[in-house]
Amino acid sequence: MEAVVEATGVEKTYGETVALSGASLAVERGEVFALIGPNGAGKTTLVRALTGTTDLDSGTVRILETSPTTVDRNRLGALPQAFSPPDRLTARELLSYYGNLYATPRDPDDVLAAVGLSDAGGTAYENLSGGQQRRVCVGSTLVNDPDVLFLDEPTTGIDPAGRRTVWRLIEDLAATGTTVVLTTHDMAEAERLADRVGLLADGSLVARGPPAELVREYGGSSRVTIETSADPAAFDFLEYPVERPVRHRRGGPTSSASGAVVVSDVEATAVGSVVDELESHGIEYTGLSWAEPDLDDVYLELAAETERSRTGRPGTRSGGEPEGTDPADGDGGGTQRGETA
Ligand SMILES: Nc1ncnc2c1ncn2[C@@H]1O[C@H](COP(=O)(O)OP(=O)(O)OP(=O)(O)O)[C@@H](O)[C@H]1O
Repeated sequence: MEAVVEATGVEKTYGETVALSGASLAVERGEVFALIGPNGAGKTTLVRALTGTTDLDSGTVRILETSPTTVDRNRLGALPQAFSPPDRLTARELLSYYGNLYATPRDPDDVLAAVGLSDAGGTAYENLSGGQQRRVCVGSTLVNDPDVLFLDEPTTGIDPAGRRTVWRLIEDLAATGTTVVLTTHDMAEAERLADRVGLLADGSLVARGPPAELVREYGGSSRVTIETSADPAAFDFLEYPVERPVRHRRGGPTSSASGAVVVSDVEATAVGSVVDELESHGIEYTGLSWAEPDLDDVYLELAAETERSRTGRPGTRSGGEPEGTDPADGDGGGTQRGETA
């Protein structure tokens, strides 16, 4: 397959801050590649490096087999994380305005329909809701029918229905050969859209691969979460590992008074017998749910792993939340590490 977006060993510092420390990736034509990672990991800086809107300290970037500064801008679309168009213009006028910057613009009404805003074309941008505004911004990247699209947190602030509209749009674009690089904090979004996910930490990609492979490698087992005030020791009769979730905070995991315990390694077919055993041992609980591992678990596992490598203390992934957590604040593992994807 042909790589249409490539970064090799990209380094970028802002004063004392190392934003990118040797980031490398390669994205193939028609692929959707999602960059995930904690706040400050370098996602936006990498997107800016890829789109030629920031200078590199070292490393190389190529788009459509040329430099981002010489690439035909008619073939690129880019949605920055922060984008403030002239807000007195209507949604339709904005799309027309941005379209007219290109040689062969799309019909603004087609773009409005694509982002689910056909009814809001005549509304001034300043009078749209935050989510509608973000959809207009997404639309503004489509006016030139780009071959390569960079979307920095495209669905932040968009309601669930609007988010699905944008997801379907991205899926349709990818199906017709558009290459998409997006950043997101929404693991469901990454899992649904991305052919491959890259986890950025401390300025480099420390793990990457198809979501299902990452989940297989790092996601752990399926598990039952039991809402209960009972102590994990009270579950000794179960043949499965039982833990109370630990919340992760910068500086290390902290014990939690959370009223839940997690029973690991429970297949769906075994949930009934776990419930029976709880009943027979008189364990009281207010809720019980079973879940397969997902990309959230990958994020948390890498958080725990990097916590361990950063602090030397044992981290735990079991159901903790990434509050201010860097899932790969240090040297994370990866199905592929440190090499061009
Ligand atoms: N223009 C800038 N000037 C100074 N420091 C910057 C600048 N842009 C980014 N940084 C720093 O570089 C690091 C990476 O920032 P970046 O915005 O790329 O992270 P991010 O992964 O996109 O974060 P978030 O998820 O919060 O959007 C951070 O420490 C940030 O403070």
